[in-house]
Amino acid sequence: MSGKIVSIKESVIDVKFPENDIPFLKEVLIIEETGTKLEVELLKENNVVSCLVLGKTVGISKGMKVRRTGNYLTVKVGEAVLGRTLDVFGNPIDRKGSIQSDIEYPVYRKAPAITQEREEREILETGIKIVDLLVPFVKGGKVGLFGGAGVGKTVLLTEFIFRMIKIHRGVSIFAGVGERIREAHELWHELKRLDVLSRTTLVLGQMNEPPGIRAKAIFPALSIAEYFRDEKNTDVLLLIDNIFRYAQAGMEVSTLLGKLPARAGYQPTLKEEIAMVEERIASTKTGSITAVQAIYVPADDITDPAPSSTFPHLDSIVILSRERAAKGFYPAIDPLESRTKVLDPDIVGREHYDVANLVIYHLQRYRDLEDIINMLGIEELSKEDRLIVQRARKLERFLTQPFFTTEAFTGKKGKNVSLKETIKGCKEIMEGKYDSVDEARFYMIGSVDEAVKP
Ligand SMILES: Nc1ncnc2c1ncn2[C@@H]1O[C@H](COP(=O)(O)OP(=O)(O)OP(=O)(O)O)[C@@H](O)[C@H]1O
Repeated sequence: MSGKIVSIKESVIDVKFPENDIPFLKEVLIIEETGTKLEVELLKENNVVSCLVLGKTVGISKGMKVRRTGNYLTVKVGEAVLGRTLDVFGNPIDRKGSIQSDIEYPVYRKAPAITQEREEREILETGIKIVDLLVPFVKGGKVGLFGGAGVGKTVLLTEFIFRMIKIHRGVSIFAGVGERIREAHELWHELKRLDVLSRTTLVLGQMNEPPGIRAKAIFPALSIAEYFRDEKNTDVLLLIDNIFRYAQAGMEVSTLLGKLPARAGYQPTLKEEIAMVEERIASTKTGSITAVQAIYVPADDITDPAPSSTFPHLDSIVILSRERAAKGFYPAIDPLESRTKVLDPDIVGREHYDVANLVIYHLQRYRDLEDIINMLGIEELSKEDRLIVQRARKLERFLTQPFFTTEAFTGKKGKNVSLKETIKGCKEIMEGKYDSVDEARFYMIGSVDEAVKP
């Protein structure tokens, strides 16, 4: 038995099926005459389903026969996908031949059962001082990365990929939603240069694909990540660039499907669509998927439904600041605007918690006093405030760091600093151990000892 196409509207096709043979949501269907694949997006009345065309619409016409497959889209998983670049359907686009793997996963899968999830929250050190101290990663955690153009988002994502592989011997899976081809190329070359491409998979929904299609890059990437977590007990870093474009694509599909929009024109199902992704990012007793999701905030409006539906899922919100970037303070993470639930004494321990808070106190106090300093000069401050400002300026510089990714253009070797060293360094700066050392010595170093090295 098969269905028949009853209407075609842009990339949405309605198909009528016999009453006892209605496809399920997200099932893949095939148009007999053209071989074109469709995906069921909406079950309507009168045994009609609305589908998204997973390919070109040319040559499709009303009355054509449509067959069910009984399956979701699938993707090949396994070691063979490492080092490869795939499109949203899991097809290789790197001209390195077909993927040699017999294991295939559906792209839509259930989140791990609560009983399988790991309860304790284990810190995943990045070796990046400002991250580990102020917005630490936890295995299975979700980090949202906010930042406008040119503040170092790509550099930071690349550095995370590198560190996950070199420090944790993990794998990194990159899902690009609406990547420009040039950007994807640059990332690929950079990963190759850094010698981490062989432990990375790139799944790219490119700009030249319709939005509904390019947003699907996230799902095969998730399935590939789940394979490494569940079958290889690996720690996986999943990078999503960018979750806003995923939300936006859902809106366009929803409009095409004729659904009534909800707040700010977004699809009524936005929350569920975001949850469908976020809930699959978890750590289990054997492996973990930790996610870094770049988020674009339209018109800097943080209350926009797309970012605000993502917030509740995130453990940390990392905000890149233009001001820090302008001063050359990289990574340009804003220590006062960024937020995290992870900085909790039960998770990070008392010492880390206390030192981090004291660092924030110093930086906040410095910011509060900045106007006065600019108008009246630092001499007008009380002795205590002057010390706080001087130490805050050292902390600010100490929290910069040379990256491995940027070696080529900064001429500085990348530095890896353990969390223990970071805490020690900050503590000593705040205790006054380096009060007589010039602040410039703390800029772009690794551990604090470098500031006093002859
Ligand atoms: N960690 C860093 N160390 C030194 N320089 C950096 C660092 N991060 C970024 N930069 C500088 O900032 C520039 C822009 O960085 P990047 O390409 O990552 O920004 P972006 O936010 O991804 O920009 P876009 O949105 O345009 O892609 C880099 O070319 C480099 O000059």
